[in-house]
Amino acid sequence: MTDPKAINHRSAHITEGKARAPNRSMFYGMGYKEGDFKKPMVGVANGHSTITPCNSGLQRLADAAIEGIQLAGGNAQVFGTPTISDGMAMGTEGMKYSLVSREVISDCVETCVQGQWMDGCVVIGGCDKNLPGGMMGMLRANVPSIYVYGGTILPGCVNGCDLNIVSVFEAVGENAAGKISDGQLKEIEQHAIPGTGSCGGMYTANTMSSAFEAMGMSLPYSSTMANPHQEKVDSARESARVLIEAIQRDLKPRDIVTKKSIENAVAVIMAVGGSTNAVLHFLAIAHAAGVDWSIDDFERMRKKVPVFCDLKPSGKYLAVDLHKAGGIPQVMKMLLNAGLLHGDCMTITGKTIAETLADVPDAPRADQDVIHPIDQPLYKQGHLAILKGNLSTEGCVAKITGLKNPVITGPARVFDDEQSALAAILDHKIQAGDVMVLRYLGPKGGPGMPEMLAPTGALIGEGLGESVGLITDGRFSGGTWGMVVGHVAPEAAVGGTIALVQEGDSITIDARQLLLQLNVSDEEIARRRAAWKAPAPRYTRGVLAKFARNASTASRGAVLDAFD
Ligand SMILES: CC(C)(O)[C@@H](O)C(=O)O
Ligand SMILES: [Mg+2]
Repeated sequence: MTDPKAINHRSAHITEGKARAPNRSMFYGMGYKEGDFKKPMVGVANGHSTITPCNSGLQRLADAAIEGIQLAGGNAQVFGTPTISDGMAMGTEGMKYSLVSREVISDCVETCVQGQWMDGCVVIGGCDKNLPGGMMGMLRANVPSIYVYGGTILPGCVNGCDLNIVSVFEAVGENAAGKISDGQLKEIEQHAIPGTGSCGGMYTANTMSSAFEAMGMSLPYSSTMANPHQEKVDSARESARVLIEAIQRDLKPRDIVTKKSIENAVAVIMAVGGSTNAVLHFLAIAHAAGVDWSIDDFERMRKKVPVFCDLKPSGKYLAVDLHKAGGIPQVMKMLLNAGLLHGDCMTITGKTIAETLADVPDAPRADQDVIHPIDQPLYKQGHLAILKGNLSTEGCVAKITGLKNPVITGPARVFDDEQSALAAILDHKIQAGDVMVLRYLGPKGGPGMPEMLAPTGALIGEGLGESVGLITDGRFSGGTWGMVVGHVAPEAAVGGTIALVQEGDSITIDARQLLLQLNVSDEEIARRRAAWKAPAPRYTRGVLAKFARNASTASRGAVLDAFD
């Protein structure tokens, strides 16, 4: 029998006793010595890949984590997790694999940690889905674990202006509108990405890393460090040391990820003006944690938490600027003082949130304007509003930063795929006042809820971001802003009202009244519903078909294991 209190009590299942001689011999083949079987086996879920700049700088962090595990008396066991580059797949059929990759990554982490009886795990990731995927895997396995974010990219530069990937998406629209030349577009394309790291604004990866730090699952300050900087490597090594202590304490992810710590994470997401994807991912994370959390909880949090960090996409600054201004601990300290954060939540270091923030100044430094005083916010309430109405009875997500008046009523311009919608924008067929409807792009319909950054970026570039509404049952990039409403549920593929919209119908988006409405009579909607036929699935084999068959509705996180 294994000793449940021992630091290696899980790995002992495969390393202790005479009957495990064959299992041990496999370890000897990898260089293990007799005493090593008393040490904890610590997984390193390594997201390194040369697919994307978000992940091509992770090996240094994995090496540091391995070193940290060994220095602290553990055995490191490295395994790989895959990634899709949202920035590269964007606008193409490939983007339908992006949300799928969240599930694949979560399955990798759960499978390796559980199948190999690991005693703990360091999960290292860069691009968007690496973060929720890794967290969901950690929560399902519920073995002491820490998240090490790969870190943000540094800004690119043309003529003294900071650039990032979203600058290039917007430049496509500026070029189509004749505002910049082909030569200028080329120059932006060639200088926006100066090296390794995840997309640099408060986009999805940086939003999720900030939320994980707030939730207590990553080290303080680590979520806004830049990938190329040495402090990121040092923090990966330190994360490994902290994890070994967590294993000694048997401090598990579900001891840390609770309803209260998810509230802390969502408070920070609102404060920094984070990505709409956070709504989908936190529904999925709560599901993996067994925490009771619904789409309405985001609206509850939004009403009380202001946006007080001036960050892109609609604001001025990048994640590196937030780091210099005091990082997530500064934001958290201000939320704590305002009674908007639970100080008693536990973190992976074994300290509570209040203990962690004890030495952080109460007010942000005066020589910066990235973090505003909380009583002089950019927006008095959060920016991720949950709208409901006859077009979305389950709820959908509107991002309302950067808009003077997030209200529009206009004629529907209907597209059953993303590419023809982008072509219509670039061909100047969309006018101010229109409400674009991009549908059959939901969890089942897309399948996989691709992100609509190409059309929304083009609208911004053409100067139509505030005057054209765009609703979709797909998702948005963290780089998207404008009159946009995503995750419309029920989705078109299951006969949601969005499937019944006809070209020219009047649609109202009213983020003040929290309303998404098709201005067509109930009788007419009922008549159209009776005549509606589900389209044939776009995929009948392979991973997209599996995803389409099993994914829950977006209002429950588009997870694959919602069996209740
Ligand atoms: C390409 C981006 C900006 O990373 C996007 O995928 C996001 O969601 O933030
Ligand atoms: Mg993304």
